[in-house]
Amino acid sequence: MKTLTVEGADLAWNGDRPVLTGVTVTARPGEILAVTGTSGAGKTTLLSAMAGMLPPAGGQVLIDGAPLGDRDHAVSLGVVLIPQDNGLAAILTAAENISVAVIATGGSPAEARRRTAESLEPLGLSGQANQLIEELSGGQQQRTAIARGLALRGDVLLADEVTSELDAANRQRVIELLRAEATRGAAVVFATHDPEAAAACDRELHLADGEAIWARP
Ligand SMILES: Nc1ncnc2c1ncn2[C@@H]1O[C@H](COP(=O)(O)OP(=O)(O)OP(=O)(O)O)[C@@H](O)[C@H]1O
Repeated sequence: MKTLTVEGADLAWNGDRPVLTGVTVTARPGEILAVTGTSGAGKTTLLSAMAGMLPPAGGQVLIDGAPLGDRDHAVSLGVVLIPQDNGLAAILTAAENISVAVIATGGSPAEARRRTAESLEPLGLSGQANQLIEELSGGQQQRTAIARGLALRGDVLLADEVTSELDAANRQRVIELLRAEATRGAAVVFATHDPEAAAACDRELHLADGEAIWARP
């Protein structure tokens, strides 16, 4: 399992003014790190850097002490991102979205079928496996994206606002599943603006005014 470290990172999009400056944080195996902050505080920006999608303008992002490259490099190291906008292919079924991702990361078709069923079931989506994404509700789509993230069994799991469209019972279920990922040994990072969800995490990094401050180290 792997440790992800952000060291003194300045994060900016397209050469604009930095969204965040001097961010230092480590995501450790076996733990859930909450990243909190109001809308626009930079949660997605920080997770994008952790996912290899946004090279830091200053400082660095490291996996087990070695610099993280682009998104392909991050994927090859087992850095899984569940994006805020779900990132699912609308014209594929829920099961196809997951299977394709498992196969793309080296799983066999049989393994993909097994992991797809295993990840949809705890999210209450077994009955939706063969429905097109565009036919699912927003919450069902969000749960499908989570199922896909879980099916990939990452060493680092980055979950960006993955409970925003869920009811209380599903929110609780998702937090339990993120906890199970940490127990499996993954380093889990959970961006959320929900204080209750953050309270269920091991540590909390709060983003405000362009800086990251420990709310709970
Ligand atoms: N892919 C992107 N390309 C360009 N700018 C971006 C991108 N993602 C975020 N930003 C910018 O970065 C700033 C911080 O936004 P970010 O999405 O990181 O905040 P957030 O805390 O995740 O907010 P929310 O809770 O609303 O999702 C905003 O000014 C936003 O416009």
